[in-house]
Amino acid sequence: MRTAFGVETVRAAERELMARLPEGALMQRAAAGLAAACAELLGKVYGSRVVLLVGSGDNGGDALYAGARLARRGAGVAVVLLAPERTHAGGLRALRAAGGRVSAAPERDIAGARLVLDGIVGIGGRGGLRPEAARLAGLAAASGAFVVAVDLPSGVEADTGEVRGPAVRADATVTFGAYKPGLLVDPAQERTGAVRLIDIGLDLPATADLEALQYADVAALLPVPGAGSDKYRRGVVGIAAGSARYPGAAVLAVAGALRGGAGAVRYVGPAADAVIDRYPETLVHAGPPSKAGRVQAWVVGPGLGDDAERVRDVLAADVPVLVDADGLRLADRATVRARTAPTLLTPHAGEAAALLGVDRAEVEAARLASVRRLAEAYGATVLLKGSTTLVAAPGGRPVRVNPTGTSWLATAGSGDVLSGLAGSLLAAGLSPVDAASAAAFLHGLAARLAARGAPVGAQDVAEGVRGAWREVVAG
Ligand SMILES: NC(=O)C1=CN([C@@H]2O[C@H](COP(=O)(O)OP(=O)(O)OC[C@H]3O[C@@H](n4cnc5c(N)ncnc54)[C@H](O)[C@@H]3O)[C@@H](O)[C@H]2O)[C@@H](O)CC1
Ligand SMILES: Nc1ncnc2c1ncn2[C@@H]1O[C@H](COP(=O)(O)OP(=O)(O)O)[C@@H](O)[C@H]1O
Ligand SMILES: [K+]
Repeated sequence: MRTAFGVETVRAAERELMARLPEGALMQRAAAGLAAACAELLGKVYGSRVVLLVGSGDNGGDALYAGARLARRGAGVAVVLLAPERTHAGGLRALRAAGGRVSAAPERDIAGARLVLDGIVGIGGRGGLRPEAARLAGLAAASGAFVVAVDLPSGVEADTGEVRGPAVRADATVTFGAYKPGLLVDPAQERTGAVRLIDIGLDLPATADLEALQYADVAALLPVPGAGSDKYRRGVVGIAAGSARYPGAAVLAVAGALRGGAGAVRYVGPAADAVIDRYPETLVHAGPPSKAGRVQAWVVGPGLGDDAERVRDVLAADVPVLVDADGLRLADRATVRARTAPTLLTPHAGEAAALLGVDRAEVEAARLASVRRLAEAYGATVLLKGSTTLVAAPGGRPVRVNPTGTSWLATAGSGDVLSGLAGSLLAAGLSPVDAASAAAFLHGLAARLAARGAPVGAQDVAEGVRGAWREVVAG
């Protein structure tokens, strides 16, 4: 499991460790890791031109000590000071002693640099970059130099991944002690480049703010039939989806469900012919969901149109229910809150915005806050789709962030596949958080495997799930 911790937690761990170490030791650890990462990126350090952008805090201190280490190995290091009178004094002394200089011509130095170190602000930053810092970040971006962010790209919010003003766009980020949530959540994540974590010896709590499943975590969750399994024991998933207008959504949700590990898929609704045509193994039923026979989990909503009665009927079932697409619009909040069996909501940003009564852009700007708010408001697990898929449960547990996925997934119907897949995992007995995050992982990996750099359709994603499953199990 990859974990991320918020600023307060990181600072508390830093304080605790600093109290036990000689002064400055922690910053030296950070700077040593940073310099080593830069040296690796440069290939040849001797003779390379490096520019440090240095703000008034310890983030600038890290950059200065790392710059000193590079200067000692023969790099030509110039520093641009944003607040000369408040620069980390020890860091600046070290840089000068190693042969580094304060830039007299920042524009020229940045334009000629091979590597720019962004030490403007770290976890002490508030809001977007101030104008002079923003100007330097712009020069660095235009220079063609490789930009390495120190701890995090300056201007992004460490705790939330929000970017509320100008911010650095890094090619790589070297972060210290722990991942910060902002390094894993868009829109900030999109500005980090490849992230490298430097262990500085922090002792962090067992419970993170954010966690990302890795291959082995997902492999441990995926259901495997045993010798004594039969189709019912593996779990039956019911799909209440599709309409005369959108039969394809039903087909795609069933396609996802068939690849998710349930022993059987029941389909209920007006698209039965289309479903059977494509997937004759589906058990279809024309009546209401409650009369369709037993299931261990329901998926309701994809392509459903305005059939509020089907949503009510499914929500009355005492089994886990996944609500997606039209179902989200039709589900009554109080009914969802009153359910005793788990509910999993899977909105995209537009649907989440409608549920929260805010603009879509605000959900996209504040994904982490939005998914947490929705989970609390509905008393349900929420999977928020999009460029960073997040899964939150009510009650302040760590939010899961999906590390797989690709923007090729932004294709009609891929969400229907995801809802079937997650519903199937629910039916197989996974908790809503595990079902949602394992499904998002497989779905994202399936899309990557299917796409390999070219466009994919939702059916390709469904077909890619088996390959993704195998890859996950193989590690
Ligand atoms: N204290 C230590 O020994 C360690 C500190 N570490 C480094 O220290 C950093 C945190 O240092 P600080 O607490 O000094 O804070 P920062 O260096 O992150 O930033 C604080 C300064 O930035 C200015 N600032 C805030 N928002 C700004 C904005 N939007 N635009 C421009 N300037 C802005 C503030 O005026 C303040 O002076 C970490 O991110 C990490 O890089 C790590 O090296 C680990 C060890
Ligand atoms: N920019 C993006 N990057 C990565 N994944 C994305 C992006 N945009 C959409 N997705 C994913 O694609 C799927 C689209 O689902 P959804 O919006 O419900 O579409 P539909 O209703 O057409 O099925 C979701 O899994 C979502 O996370
Ligand atoms: K920084």
